Amino acid sequence: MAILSKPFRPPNLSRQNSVILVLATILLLRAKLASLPQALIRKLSVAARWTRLSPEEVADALQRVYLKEADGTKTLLVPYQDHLSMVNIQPTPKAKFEADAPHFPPIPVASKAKPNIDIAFLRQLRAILFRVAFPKFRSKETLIVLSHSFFLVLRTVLSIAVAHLDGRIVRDLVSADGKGFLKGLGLWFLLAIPSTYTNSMIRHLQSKLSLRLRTRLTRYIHDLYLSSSPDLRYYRSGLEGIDQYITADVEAWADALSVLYGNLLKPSLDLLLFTSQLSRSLGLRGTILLFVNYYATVSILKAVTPAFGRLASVEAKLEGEYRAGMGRLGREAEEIAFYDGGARERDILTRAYMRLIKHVNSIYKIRIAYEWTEDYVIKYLWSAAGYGLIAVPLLYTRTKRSLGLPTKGRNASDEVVAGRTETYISNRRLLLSLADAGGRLMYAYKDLLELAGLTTRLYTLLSTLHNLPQLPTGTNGSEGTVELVHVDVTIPTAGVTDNESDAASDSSANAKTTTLVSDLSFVLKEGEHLMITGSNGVGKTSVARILAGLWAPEGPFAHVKRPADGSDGRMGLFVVPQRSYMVTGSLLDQMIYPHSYADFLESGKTLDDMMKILEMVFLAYLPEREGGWWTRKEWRDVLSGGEKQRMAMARVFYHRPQFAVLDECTSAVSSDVEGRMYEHAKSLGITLITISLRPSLMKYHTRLLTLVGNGTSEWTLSRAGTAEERMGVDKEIAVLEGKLSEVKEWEERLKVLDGLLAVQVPIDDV
Ligand SMILES: Nc1ncnc2c1ncn2[C@@H]1O[C@H](COP(=O)(O)OP(=O)(O)OP(=O)(O)O)[C@@H](O)[C@H]1O
Repeated sequence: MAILSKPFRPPNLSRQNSVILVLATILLLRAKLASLPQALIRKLSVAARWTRLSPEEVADALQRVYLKEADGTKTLLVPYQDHLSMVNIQPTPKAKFEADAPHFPPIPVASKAKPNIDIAFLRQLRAILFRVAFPKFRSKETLIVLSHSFFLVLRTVLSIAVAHLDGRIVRDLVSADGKGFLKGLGLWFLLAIPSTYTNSMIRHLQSKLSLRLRTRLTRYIHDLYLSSSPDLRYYRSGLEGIDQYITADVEAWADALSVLYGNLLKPSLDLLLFTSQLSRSLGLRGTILLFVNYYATVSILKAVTPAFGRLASVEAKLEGEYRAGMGRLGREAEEIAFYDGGARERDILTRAYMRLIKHVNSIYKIRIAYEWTEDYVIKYLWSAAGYGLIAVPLLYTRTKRSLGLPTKGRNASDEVVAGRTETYISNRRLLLSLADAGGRLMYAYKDLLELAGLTTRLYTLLSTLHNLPQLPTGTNGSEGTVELVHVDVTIPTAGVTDNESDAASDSSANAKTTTLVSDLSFVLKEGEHLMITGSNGVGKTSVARILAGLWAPEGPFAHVKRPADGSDGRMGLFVVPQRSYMVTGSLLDQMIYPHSYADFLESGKTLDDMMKILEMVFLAYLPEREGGWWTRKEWRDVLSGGEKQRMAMARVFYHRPQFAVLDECTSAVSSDVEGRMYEHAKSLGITLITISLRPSLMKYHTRLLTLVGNGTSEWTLSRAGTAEERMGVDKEIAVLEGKLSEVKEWEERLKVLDGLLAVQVPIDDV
């Protein structure tokens, strides 16, 4: 064996020295850069769109949120300490989503529950990777992967150098070569510098890659999910626990993928390079043994590996259910407190938590058997194989020697022993690294299964969002007209549900559709105020859903025309829903929703105008009470029910749309204030479509749509009377109200009379 017959020289150590030299130079340069004068760094920072700001400017940026750029994109202003980071946001174009949709076909129901490493998984991974995570080859992500790969390769090269150096140091020690020993030790310390630096760079780049992947996915999903009308995917997706998919699952997927890349690439490289290094000293027999060892390990572990993919996917789902329960509790805390429902909620949450914990526990139990086998195979089987393999060259040489190889006395024998020790130490270290690489590859297999589970979840999210049936856009009518012709108002069947509810979704697909109102037709021109009435649950809000484009109009000849936005920028249709919604932000943000501060500035309105609007809804006291326009609070809790409804009317006055659908949005407002708000809306030229059960609101409308209900889907449309007729009714109501107000006086008088009659007159007086 050549390696034993001549003393070992670490191969290419001079080349390694130059690598070390280059790395040391980079490190020194890095340190030098860090000590550059502050002024220069600041200049560089400014060039990188970072600006140092005063606290007032930071507060202003917080309010402003983003700047509109000339090319139509937005630059988000992200205050960070006393700086402002400006992030240019390029929204994903609609065409990109259209091009991506065919790459995300729905998952066949049968394969949903069993994520595995198979063709389906590879297809899903390919779609996510190359359509979303790495859409272009020339991207920052690619650069990170390349640098990551460079450091991974470097780490393996350095490991081999360390193994050889280890052998050389021990050889010099055994052969009492003090000079060689010290030189080896010096090299050892030098080699430690790039080795440790490489390790931290691998970790750093791995985290960076994970973060970049997460950001890419998150931004793509945000653009897809929060799509404007007519897509409204956030409203229509029907995916249970979608917050878990978008937050925790995306993060877990990005982490799993970046870790896996390192865990697959490095050990694979290690296996390749270490095996090639070892085979040089092990010969053909040893190399064959090495491969037999690999094969045995893979076969044993494959046989005992549980379905980690499915387990990870179910765990994410249960985690999502528990989180969603906690979120609901936080949102509805006051209602629950009024009912004193803490104990009931605790039971519900504990149940969700116990389901999660039971599942996680079962995973731990399943893991015991797997990890036991894994440890046994990797630590003990590999070590035993290692000893066997190391023995090959040693025993082979001894045989050679006994066959009459030349020996040159004591010195030659020492040299042979030193050389053998060196081989032993180098090979042992390489074998240990090999065992470690093998172990990590096996772990990577487990990680790969878990990645398969997360990939299925992520793919489910993306394919659900991409495959939502298109809603008919509802052609834009001319300005100032709402048209609804031959429309059946039907409750849409359930959207896509997750794995466990497949059966439910299947049955719901076959379920009979419920028609709330059939063949509804009306045309409204500007100034024709419509009131929609009918008993609870009859479908009043559903008509508004169709008008706003949330539900599809059904029926063979159905068509809907919504008013186009005015040439003066006036919105066509604005809906105020039954439940008040308060956005996160300042008091001003509540009034201008869904406008942003930038839109407000663009609208040319001033805070004085806003104050006048607040006066119209009788909330003029709010800015002072709450500490100004810029106060940021949890407005959902701060404002009373009636105040929230008045705020919603303030939004109507701010936007001044052509048509406003008011869905019982003044039910908690006193009648006199409600009346004045209605009058004001009409004076602003807003045509009202009111959904209400209050007959007192009739007088503000000219047409009345009554949904009959009672199991029928009938409706009637009538005129709400002429102005004179309404005036007559109003007069009659006023007379009756006047008479009713006298009832109390009459009752008092009656009591007095009763008292007089009850007085006993003495007989003597008669
Ligand atoms: N997303 C939905 N899924 C299933 N059923 C729904 C959905 N939305 C509404 N419905 C059902 O449709 C029916 C009509 O609902 P809608 O909200 O239009 O009633 P409404 O007439 O406005 O009632 P109310 O006066 O109580 O507000 C109700 O029975 C309701 O349960």
